Amino acid sequence: MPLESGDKDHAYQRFSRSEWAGLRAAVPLPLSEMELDRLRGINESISLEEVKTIYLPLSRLLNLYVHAKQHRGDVLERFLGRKPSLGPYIISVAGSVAVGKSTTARILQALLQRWPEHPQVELVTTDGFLYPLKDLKQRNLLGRKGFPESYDMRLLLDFVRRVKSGEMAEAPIYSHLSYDRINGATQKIHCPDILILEGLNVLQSSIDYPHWRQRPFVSDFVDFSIYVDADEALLKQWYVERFLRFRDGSFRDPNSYFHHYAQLTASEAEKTACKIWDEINGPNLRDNVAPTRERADLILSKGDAHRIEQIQLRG
Ligand SMILES: Nc1ncnc2c1ncn2[C@@H]1O[C@H](COP(=O)(O)OP(=O)(O)O)[C@@H](O)[C@H]1O
Ligand SMILES: CC(C)(COP(=O)(O)O)[C@@H](O)C(=O)NCCC(=O)O
Repeated sequence: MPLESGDKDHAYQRFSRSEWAGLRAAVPLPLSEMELDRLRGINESISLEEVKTIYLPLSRLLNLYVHAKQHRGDVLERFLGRKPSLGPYIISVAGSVAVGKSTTARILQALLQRWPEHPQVELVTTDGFLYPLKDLKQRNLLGRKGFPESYDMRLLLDFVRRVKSGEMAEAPIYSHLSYDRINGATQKIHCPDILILEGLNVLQSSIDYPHWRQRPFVSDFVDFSIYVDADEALLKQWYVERFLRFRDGSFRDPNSYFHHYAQLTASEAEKTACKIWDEINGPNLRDNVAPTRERADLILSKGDAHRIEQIQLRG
């Protein structure tokens, strides 16, 4: 039997990796070769064993939640004599920089769109809602990138509100190459079945802003929230490793904002990455991101090599 943890308000059922893997038998759809190829394309270091053991049962759980929500919505609308709402089921994926939010979100997108009840699954990352680079510079926020104040929260909230009410909505697109929002480029979202919203601060709520008690937050529009967790030592290691890979890859592009880092030796690059972690991403994790963890409906805790060791499910 899974263990229970937390107080009454935060009660989670805790599953070890092997207990969770035992739920795999309940997943009726095996992965086809084409789907396996697509998953390999997301990230070549993802282990397919991890996909089958952890993410397939998770997609089954989410499928059941979406189904229940759609059905409950239908009942209520029928009872009230209204047309069923057009808005999608919204899943948020939160966690530190480099924990693997975007990889997790992309795996879930690929797995969830296999279900006939919700074939259209869109994925939006909140980095597009960071203020443009020139505004961040003007507001002296360059060293606070990823902190709540570096996002245009009003724009993000308006986006989520429109999506939830079934309207067409546009998300700005961020480029890690130029380290900036791409001028004029947007991702158009029109009534998907599911929207996955991935970002550092998607679990922030009015608790964090007592003076804004009356204002809605992105988290108010989310149906199911996931927090991807790992010890900070691992997070820093994954951040540094990714930075070193970028030094050998995208930083070499003359258009890269970090092109000057391509000239660094490996040990200089490692020092630079550690400094960015220690000055920006580490403090943001401790001050703003980690404190939101226990608000999530599901916490995925990773160990070495991104292996999920424990799953905590609310309820
Ligand atoms: N499940 C996984 N298996 C192996 N490597 C992973 C996995 N998830 C993420 N990574 C690696 O960890 C780093 C951070 O992942 P990413 O998804 O970019 O994180 P985030 O979006 O949280 O910043 C990347 O180098 C990525 O390749
Ligand atoms: C773009 C990010 C703020 C993440 O944004 P998110 O998609 O979580 O909204 C982050 O990856 C980032 O660039 N942080 C700034 C410090 C750094 O260069 O790592």
